[in-house]
Amino acid sequence: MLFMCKMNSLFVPALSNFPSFSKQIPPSYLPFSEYPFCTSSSLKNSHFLHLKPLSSFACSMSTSSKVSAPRMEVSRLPSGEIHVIIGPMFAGKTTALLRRIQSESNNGRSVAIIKSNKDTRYELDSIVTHDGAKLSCWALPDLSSFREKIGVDVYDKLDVIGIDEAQFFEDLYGFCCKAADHDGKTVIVAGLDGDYMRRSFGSVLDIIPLADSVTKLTARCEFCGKRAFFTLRKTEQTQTELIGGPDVYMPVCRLHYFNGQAVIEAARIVLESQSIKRDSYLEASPLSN
Ligand SMILES: Nc1ncnc2c1ncn2[C@@H]1O[C@H](COP(=O)(O)OP(=O)(O)O)[C@@H](O)[C@H]1O
Ligand SMILES: Cc1cn([C@H]2C[C@H](O)[C@@H](COP(=O)(O)O)O2)c(=O)[nH]c1=O
Ligand SMILES: [Zn+2]
Repeated sequence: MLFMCKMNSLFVPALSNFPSFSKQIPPSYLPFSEYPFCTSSSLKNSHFLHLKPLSSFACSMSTSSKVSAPRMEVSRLPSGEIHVIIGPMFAGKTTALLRRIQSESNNGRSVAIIKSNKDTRYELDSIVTHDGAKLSCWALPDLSSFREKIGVDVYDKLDVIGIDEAQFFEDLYGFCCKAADHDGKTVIVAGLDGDYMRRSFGSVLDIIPLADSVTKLTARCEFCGKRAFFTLRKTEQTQTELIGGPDVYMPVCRLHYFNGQAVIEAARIVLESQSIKRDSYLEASPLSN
C-alpha cells in the first residue's frame, strides 16, 4: 500500500483504508535452536528468546558459568534489506525506483517514498521521472525527520521505504542502518554516485558496504549514443549542488566526457563572439540612434 504524502491538493486516504494497518506485526521470536550465538545453559531451557533491538552491538548472554559472557541483544524484527540504484543523470534511476515500489505495493507490502526537498524540478511532493511518470512522496530536508513526519505507528508498520535523490541526504548512512538493521525495513535507494566532476556525491557511496545489492545504470551518450556513465554540466557554474535537468546536464560516455567539455567550451566561445559582433553591429547601426 502506498502512503500518500500530506498534500494540500490531494486527499490522503485514511489509514483505516489500508488493510495492512489491521495487521499487527507480531514481535518476532527466534526459536533458541536457530539462534547462532546463545550457548549458555540458562538460555538453552528457554523455548523462545525474546529479541530486543540492538542498543550498541553490545553482546551479553546470561550464563550459569561464574565468568559472565557478554549479553547478546539482537533486533526483534525480521532483518531488513538495502538496495542501491546509482548511475548518471537520465540513466533510469527514478524509473527503476518507481517500478520497484509499485511492485512491492502490488504485492501488498506497505510502502512510502522520500525525496530531497531540494529537488524542485518537476513536482515538489512527487518523485517524477524525466519521462513524466510519477508517484506521491514525502519531500523532506533530511531523513531523520521522516519517522516523526509520517507518525511512529505508521512508520512501525511500513515494510518498504524508497529514497530518491539520495545524494542530497547527509544523514543517509545512519538512516539506512537503523531502518534496515534495527527496524527490519527494505530500503531502496536511488541517487547519483558521482557529481559533474565524477567525484563521490553526498553519502551514496558510503552505503555500498551496507547494501544487499548495488545496480549501476547507464544512459545514452548525447554525442555518440553509446552507453553513458557520467554526467556533463553544460553551464559554467562550479558548485556541486545545482538543481537542473537537460537544460544544465547531459549524459556522456568516457570519450565525450572530455571531448564534450571541449565542444561545449568551443560552442560557448563561438556564441560569445557572435553576441559581441551582434552588439557592436547594433551599436554602429543608424537604427540604434
Ligand atoms: N540521453 C539519455 N539517455 C537515456 N535516457 C534519456 C536520455 N535523455 C532523456 N532520457 C529519458 O530519461 C528517462 C530516465 O529518466 P529517470 O528515470 O528520471 O532517470 P534518472 O532518475 O536516472 O535521472 C529515460 O527513460 C529516457 O526516456
Ligand atoms: C551531476 C549533478 C547533478 N546535480 C543535480 C541535478 C538534478 O537536480 C539532480 C539529479 O537528478 P536525476 O536526474 O534524478 O539524477 O542532481 C547536482 O546538483 N550536481 C551535479 O554535479
Ligand atoms: Zn559518447
